[in-house]
Amino acid sequence: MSGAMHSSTWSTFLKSIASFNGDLSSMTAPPFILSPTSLVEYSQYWAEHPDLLLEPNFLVSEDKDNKDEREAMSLKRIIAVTRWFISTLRSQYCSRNESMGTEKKPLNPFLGEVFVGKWDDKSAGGKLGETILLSEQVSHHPPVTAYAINNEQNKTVLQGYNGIKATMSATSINVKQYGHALLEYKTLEESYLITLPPLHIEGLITASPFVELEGTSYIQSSTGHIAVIDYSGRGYFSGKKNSFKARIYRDKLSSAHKDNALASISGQWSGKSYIAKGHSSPSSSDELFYDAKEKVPERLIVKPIEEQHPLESRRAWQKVAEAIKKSDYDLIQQEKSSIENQQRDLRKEERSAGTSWETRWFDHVDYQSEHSQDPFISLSSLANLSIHNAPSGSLRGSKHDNGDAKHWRVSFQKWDEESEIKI
Ligand SMILES: CCC(=O)OC[C@H](C)CC[C@H]1O[C@H]2C[C@H]3[C@@H]4CC=C5C[C@@H](O)CC[C@]5(C)[C@H]4CC[C@]3(C)[C@H]2[C@@H]1C
Repeated sequence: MSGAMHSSTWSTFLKSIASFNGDLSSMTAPPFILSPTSLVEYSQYWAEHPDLLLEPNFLVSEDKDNKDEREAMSLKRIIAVTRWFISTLRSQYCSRNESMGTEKKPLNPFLGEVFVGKWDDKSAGGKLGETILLSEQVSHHPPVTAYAINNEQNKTVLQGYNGIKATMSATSINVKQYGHALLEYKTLEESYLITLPPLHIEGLITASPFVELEGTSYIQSSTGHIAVIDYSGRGYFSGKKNSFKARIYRDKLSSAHKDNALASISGQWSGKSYIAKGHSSPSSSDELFYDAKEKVPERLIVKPIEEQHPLESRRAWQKVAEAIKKSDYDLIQQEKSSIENQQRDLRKEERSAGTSWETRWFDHVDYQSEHSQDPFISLSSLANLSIHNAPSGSLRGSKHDNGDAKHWRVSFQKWDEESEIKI
C-alpha cells in the first residue's frame, strides 16, 4: 500500500480515536496496522535472554560467614536482575517496529487462548538447562494475560500477569499497565517483585506508531535492595528516545535521596546503557552495563501448528494471520467473526448451563481473604507498594490503594496434570 492509500484510511482511523471508548481492542484499526500475532504471545518477551534471567543463580558468595561478601553478592544479584529486566524491554516494546516497520495492533486473545514453548540451553556445559513458557488469556473483558516461565534445573520461576487501561489524547494513546511479575530463585531463597511502567504510543499522526515508556517502575528484592527505574523519551532530560535512569538502593527508605544510590545506570533500554558506582550519573566513559542491539534475543521454540491443540494461539488464529499477511480485508473480517461467533456461542452455553469458563493453569488469588504464602505481600510492603488492583507500581496510600486485591498465580500442579497441551 502506498503512503497515500495509508493516509486516507489512517486519517479516518485517527478521527475514530476521537470517539475512543476506553477499549483499544474494540477499535477497528485499518488492516495495515493489524499484527498477525496475538497478545497472548507477548509473554515470551520476558525471557528471550534466558542466560540473563538465570545469571543470579551463579552470583553467590563462597564464604557464607563473611557478611560483607554476602552483602556485596546480593548487590551484584539485583544489578544482574536489573540487567535482565532492561534486556526484556527491546523485545517487549520494539519487536514489531523491527520486524514489521511500525508498532501494530495485536490480535485480541479469546478467553482460554494459550501459548506455550521452550528455550533450549545455549550455554557451554549445560549450566542453564531448559526453560519453558506457559501463557494463558485468563480474562477477555478486560483482556488479561497470565504467564509463567519455569527453569527447573536452577529452580527459577518468573510468573506474572498483564492488563492495560488506555486513554487517548489528541495525538497519543496513553496506557497504564496493571499487574506485576514475581521472580523467585528458590535455591537462593531470594525473590523479586517487578512492576510495569506506564507507556504511550507516539507517531500516530505520521502513521508510524511506536511505544515510549514513561514514569517509574520498581524491582524490589527480598534482601531489601530496590532498583528505581525512571523512563523518558526524546525531548526529555536525555533528549534520546527509549531512555532510562536506574538507581539501586539498600532499601526503600534510602531511596528517598538519590545520593544514597549504591549504583547508577543510565542510557537507552533499546540501545547502550552504562553503570557507575554510587549516585553519579554514568556516561559512555563508564562501564558498559548492557547493549540491547548487540545481544541477539533467543526466539522461543514453538511446535508446528499441525501439532498444536485448537486452543493454542497460532493454530486458532492461523486463518486470520494468513489473511492479514495477504492484506485481504474481507477475509480478515470473515475469519475473525467466525472465531468471535464461536466464543459468543460458548459464553451463551455457559450462561444457560449456569457455569463459567475455568482458567487452565492459573488461579485468581484474593490477597484480602487469604494471605497466600507467596512473597508478594512481603515484597510489596518492603517497596511500600499497594497490594490492590491498582496501576502497576502504585504506592501504598495513593488514591488507587483500595478495592480488590486479586492477582493471578500459576499452579504448576495444574500444569503437571495437563494431558492435552504439550510444549
Ligand atoms: C486500537 C488503536 C490502534 O490500533 O492503534 C494502532 C497502534 C498500533 C497503537 C495501539 C496499539 O499499540 C500496541 C502496543 C501494545 C503493547 C506493547 C507491549 C506490551 C508489553 C507486554 O508485556 C504487555 C502488553 C503491552 C503493554 C501491549 C498492550 C497493547 C498495545 C498497547 C497495542 C495497542 C492496541
